[in-house]
Formats: sequence, structure tokens, C-alpha cells
Amino acid sequence: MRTALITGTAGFIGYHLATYLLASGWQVVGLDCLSPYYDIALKRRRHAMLEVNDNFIPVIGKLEDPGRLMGLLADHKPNAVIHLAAQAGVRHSIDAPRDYLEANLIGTFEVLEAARAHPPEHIMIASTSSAYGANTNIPFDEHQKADHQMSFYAATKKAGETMAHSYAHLYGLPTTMFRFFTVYGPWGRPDMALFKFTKAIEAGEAIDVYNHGRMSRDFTYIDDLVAGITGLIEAVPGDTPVSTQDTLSPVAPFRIVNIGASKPTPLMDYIAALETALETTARKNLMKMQPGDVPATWADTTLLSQLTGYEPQVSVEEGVARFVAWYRGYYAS
Ligand SMILES: Nc1nc2c(ncn2[C@@H]2O[C@H](COP(=O)(O)OP(=O)(O)O[C@H]3O[C@H](CO)[C@@H](O)[C@H](O)[C@@H]3O)[C@@H](O)[C@H]2O)c(=O)[nH]1
Repeated sequence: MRTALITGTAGFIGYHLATYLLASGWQVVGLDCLSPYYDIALKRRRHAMLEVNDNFIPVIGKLEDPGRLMGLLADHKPNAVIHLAAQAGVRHSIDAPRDYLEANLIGTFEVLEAARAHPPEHIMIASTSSAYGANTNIPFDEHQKADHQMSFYAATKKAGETMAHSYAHLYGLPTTMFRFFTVYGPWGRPDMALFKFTKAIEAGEAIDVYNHGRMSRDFTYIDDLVAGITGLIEAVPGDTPVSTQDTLSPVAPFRIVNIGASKPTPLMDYIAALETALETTARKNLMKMQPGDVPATWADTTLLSQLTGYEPQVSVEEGVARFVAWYRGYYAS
């Protein structure tokens, strides 16, 4: 049986990825500190569902705790390490940058140190489309320079990419960085737009629409994202590029891969899909652009498709409807 160590298994993406891998016959060691950034009850419910499976080994603790990851890798010798735990959220990083320093920089350092001591076959680390920052040349492809991050959150994620590259180079660790594009779906994060909008509309309140709605995102449905990640587990970087699109480093078994829907959706269309799913019209507070936010994202997923055969399956209309069905069921219970 193959073993994956996943950090952040009580989180939105970690929970879905662990569910998929367990169903595919993997053993999963899941580390999470149940940080209080958002509703811990939601995190506990996600972990409780994973714990039903005997092949899930939950570990509650912080990435930053010295020796924690080192001990887990020594004990379980995972084939794959998938590092998803992070302090997420663009807007929170404006007020609380230290949270990002600790979780994203020190936490990622501890993952790399543990992998150096006990090398897995493949280490995979979550980065973000926010790394593209002020770039305006869309769609974003991984060869673009990404040097002008707009938030400290994005800066810590970009720093994680360069930290990981140095470890891949020095210690020969095969490493893939994922750049995720606005992921949404059932069991999603309460700080993100879809959750906040649904909660407000269900309570009869108006929704806050930033930048007067003049934004677009490459909204990526969670099942499509998980398909991209699981495909990439098998695409271990070696020493030969797969194509001219490949981002394989010239000096290390390291590449960066976008995972997105590759279809930008205007924010107002996303809201319209939500209104359809909720069978109501939202009252909207049109607000100015928020500090740290970027106006548009759009993933070029050519490399991901070449590496894995990836093709996104779920439209925004369908994905938003599935989120609403989950939300209503969860809060009715
Ligand atoms: N959260 C939030 N977003 C709003 C609101 N009103 C409008 N928005 C807009 O709705 C869009 C989607 O917001 P989110 O779903 O919160 O996602 P995000 O800002 O794109 O960031 C997410 O994706 C990144 C990767 O692309 C992640 O790195 C980040 O952690 C987060 O998951 C953005 O244009 C955001 O400005 C609001 O009241 N709350």
C-alpha cells in the first residue's frame, strides 16, 4: 500500500484530496493543527469523516513544531508528501502578516527539512495564482516572471516556491509546486466569496461586492483540482522536460504547474450562478477594490494537460449548485 503524508487534512483541499486517495487504496497520514482562522467545527467535521477509514492516520499538531514532521516522515516513510497546510486568504494577510510568516515560511521550511532527512519519492507543495501578482498578461503561464506579488500572503507563497527549488537542487528532492486558482466547492472555506455570499443571502443580508464586481477569476471546482493533483503525483520531475512548455528547472528535479479551470468567469456571472442556485436575487453593496486583491486570474493549463491528460469537467453553474446543496444540507443538520 502506498502512503501519502498530507498536511492540512482538516482543510478544504486536504480533506477532499485525502478522501480521494483513501478511496483509491492509499494510506494517508494527515497532519493538521485545526488553526482558528475559521470555524474549527467545520475542520473537525471534515477530519471526523476521514477518520472513519482505518487507513487514515490523523495527527493534530503544528507544522512549525520542531521535530513534528521529521518524526512523522521517519515513522511512516511516505511515498508522497503533499504540503497543503498554510495560512490562506489574501485579505487576512493585510491585518495579520505574522500568521503567514509562521505557517507559510517556517512551516514550509520544516516540511523541506523533514523531506531532506527522509526523502519521499515526490514532494508536492501548494502555491497560488496570487504569485502572478501584478501580471496583466493573461492567461497566466508558468514561464511568466512572477516577481511582483500584491499581498504578503502571495509573497510567502512565492518564497515557498524558491525555498523548495533550493532544496530540490541541493538534495535532489523531486518537487512539484502547484499554483492553484480560486478553488471552490462543497466543504469550502468560510472566508471565501462563495461561502460568504451564500451565508449573507440565506440570512437575508446584502453581499459585499468588491471593485464593483469588475473582476474575474479562474474558478476551479474542487473535484477538478483533486484530479489535477492526483495526476501530478505520478508525474515525478526527472531530468528531461516533457515539452517546450515544461517548467522543469535546468538544475533540479523541480517544476511549477498551474491547476485551474482555464476559463475566466466574471465575478458577476459567479454571483448570477449563485442566485440561480438559491432561487433568489441578492442585494449587492458595490464596494471599491480591496488592498492586495488582483483584478483577474486565468490559468494556462497546457503543461498540466501534457503531464496528466487533465481536462476540467465541472462548469461554474454546476459547481455552485453543488456547493449550495452541500451548504443547505450542512447547516440544516
Ligand atoms: N472573500 C470575499 N471575496 C469577495 C467578496 N466580494 C467580492 N469578492 C471577490 O470574489 C472573488 C473571489 O474571491 P475568493 O473566492 O475569496 O478567492 P480569491 O480572492 O481569488 O482567493 C482564493 O484563491 C487564491 C488562489 O487563486 C488562493 O490563494 C486564496 O487563498 C483564495 O483561496 C475575488 O475577486 C474577490 O475580490 C467578499 O465579500 N468576500
